[in-house]
Amino acid sequence: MGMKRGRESRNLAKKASKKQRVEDTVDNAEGIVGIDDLNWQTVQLPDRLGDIGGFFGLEEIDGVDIIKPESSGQIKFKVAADKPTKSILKKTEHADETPNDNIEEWSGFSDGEEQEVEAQKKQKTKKKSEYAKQKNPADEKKPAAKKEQRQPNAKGGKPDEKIQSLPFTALDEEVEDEVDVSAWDSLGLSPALQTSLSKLKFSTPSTIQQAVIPEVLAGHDVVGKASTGSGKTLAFGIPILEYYLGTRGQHGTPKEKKKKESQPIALILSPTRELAHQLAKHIGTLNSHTPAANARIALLTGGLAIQKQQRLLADADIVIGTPGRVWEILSSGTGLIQRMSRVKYLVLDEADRLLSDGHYKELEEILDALDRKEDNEEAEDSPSESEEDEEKEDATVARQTLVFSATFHKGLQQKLSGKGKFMSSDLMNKSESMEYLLRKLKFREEKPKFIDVNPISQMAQGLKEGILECGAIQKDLYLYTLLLYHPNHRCLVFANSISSVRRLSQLLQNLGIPALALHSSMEQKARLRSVERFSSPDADPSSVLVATDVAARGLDIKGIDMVIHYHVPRTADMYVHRSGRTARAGASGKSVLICAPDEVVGVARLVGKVHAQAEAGAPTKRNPLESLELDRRVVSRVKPRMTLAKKITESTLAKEKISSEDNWLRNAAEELGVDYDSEEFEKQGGKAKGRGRGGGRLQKEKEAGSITKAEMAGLRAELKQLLSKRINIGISERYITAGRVNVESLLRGEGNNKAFIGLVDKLEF
Ligand SMILES: Nc1ncnc2c1ncn2[C@@H]1O[C@H](COP(=O)(O)OP(=O)(O)OP(=O)(O)O)[C@@H](O)[C@H]1O
Repeated sequence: MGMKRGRESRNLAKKASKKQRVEDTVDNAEGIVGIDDLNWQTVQLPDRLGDIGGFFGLEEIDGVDIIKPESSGQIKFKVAADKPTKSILKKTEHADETPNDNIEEWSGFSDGEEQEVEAQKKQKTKKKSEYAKQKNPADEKKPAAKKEQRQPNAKGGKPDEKIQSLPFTALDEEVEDEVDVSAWDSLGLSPALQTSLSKLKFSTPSTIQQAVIPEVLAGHDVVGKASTGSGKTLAFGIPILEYYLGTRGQHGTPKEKKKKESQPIALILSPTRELAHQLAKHIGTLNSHTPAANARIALLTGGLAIQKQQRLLADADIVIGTPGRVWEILSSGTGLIQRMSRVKYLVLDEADRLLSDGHYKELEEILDALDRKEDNEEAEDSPSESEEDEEKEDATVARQTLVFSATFHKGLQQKLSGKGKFMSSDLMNKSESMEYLLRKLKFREEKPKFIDVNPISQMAQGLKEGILECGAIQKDLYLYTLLLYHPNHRCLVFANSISSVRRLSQLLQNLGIPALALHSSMEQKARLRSVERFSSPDADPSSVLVATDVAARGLDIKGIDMVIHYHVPRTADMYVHRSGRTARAGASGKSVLICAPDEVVGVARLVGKVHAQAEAGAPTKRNPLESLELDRRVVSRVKPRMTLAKKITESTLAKEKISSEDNWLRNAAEELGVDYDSEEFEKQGGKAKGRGRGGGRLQKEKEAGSITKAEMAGLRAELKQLLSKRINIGISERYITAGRVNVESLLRGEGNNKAFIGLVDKLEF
């Protein structure tokens, strides 16, 4: 039998006299015990119940029978016959001596088991890192082996021109060599972190890192704005690890370590799951290359098991997550909000996205909860001496808020001022964005440092921008042709809807292009798999990822050569972020907008805004887009493949849709206990039959879905044949010397692309 009691009763019971205890012990000999001898377990209550007045909490005990002896009138308990007494009774000398208690039998709470395994693992890792340190004590003192290994371009120029593209994916390989990191000297980093940077071959800080790191280390709140791919992650990641080393690494005093180990030092919020995963990977890599650092990172994102994340959070040093899941875990946990409110760093990555639609509500809940706890703590009664000491220590832990993005757009301003309807894609200037961020975020300082390292343009320096005009219904054809013009280019294609992503990825696959899809209604594991496969060093060099804007922000994938906007982005900032997936960390890259005639004016305006030189007084609008021309003959020769591939794709998608609708109706009918016959249902008008709104589309879908298996096989065979032939350009079927054919190169079997025979005018872009 089990029982629950209010926590207050235990406190009263604690005041019971010694005499009473003796009585209990006497009764105990007969197996009967008092309330205080039981090993009550605290019932964990969610934080949201914390505010209920006068309620101290609940405790429970399992495996006892309740007895009410007549003499004393007090409730007594008897351990149930089949239960081990050791875990039910409080630990006393007597109990410890009981030979028959089977501890193992009762200690089997699965969570406890896992925690223990975790603890053992940690112990092992700790030993390992201590061992590593013993083996190489020089690591501690020397910043890094200063080998003469300066990278090319490492001299002169602005810092960003010096940084080489070293995406973290490269770091999966074991790093042997170290590089000269003296360029970091002025930032005042610890030798351990310098060693890590050296191992990672980050010889020079980027502009944003150079500007932000000293300010954060000096204890300031920072709003950092820098172009995409400029290294913002480490601009906050390095100071966080530096703080970790100073307080919890081997440099922290034992008192500091003990006190602080129970609470995380940083909460980093990101708008998308993929970005959160990437942040954890990047900071984790820096951590694992830093001698004496063993920071525990908890990743809290939707789509993955919540229980595991809750457990990780219990002893995390750095918490990284999306606002929805972070709030879900914090609000349903016990004491988590209070622990989290003591974080040293609150980081908002891609802050303008976090502060706008979709995430805003949960972010606000998190910010309010963290601040509410702080307020409560401030309002507590006058502190005792030791509390005063602790407060002094806590003052040094006062939270720093760090806010980063490549853009701050005016839609955010409208949103925060409560006029959310007006959708502006203008980008905010420095004073506007500061004003609104200041209003919303509870910065510690009256004026956080606003560091804008790219006041003129948010676009990366190595980025080329182009526009490809075509009819609205020709976009598929132009997309495919553009890809054919760029063999061995890793491309990221953006579309504005999930259905377009599904359709385009299948269409390209049918055309023999290794295309993957990424959108928010995919299962989380499939999402991660797509990113992983696309970014793998072993991936086909012509891989294409077709994605919604879920991939627009922050994703750092090595070697994306070209970003294609199949649909025009909805806002100027989205154009910046999408395009920023290429030309990262000093590399070069291309961004191409595929544009229908009626979109051109809007696009010119959008791009003009992005390039407006806001700092130079009156914005000077220029159109930096290069107009691209594809050889029309190539386009027309590609057309038959496209027509076939479209037919196959539409038919496959229609079949999928019909079968899932049918399944749905069948299940619904089964639940209602009625028979379902799809033909009968249609006859009775259950589905639109080609008249009225959407009827035409449905009719088309129905036709597409009605292609038989044999017809489909025929279409596929025909397409396969077309794909196996090269596209014949500039060569008259009869006169091989016609057109712009370089006969010599033809004889050598060369075209400028394995898809074409003959020379296609190169896109000088
Ligand atoms: N100091 C450095 N030297 C060389 N490479 C660096 C340095 N710092 C960061 N990088 C590389 O730059 C790439 C981009 O960094 P990061 O993802 O932090 O950019 P970001 O500014 O956050 O971009 P976005 O705005 O798109 O999120 C990373 O792959 C990283 O390897």
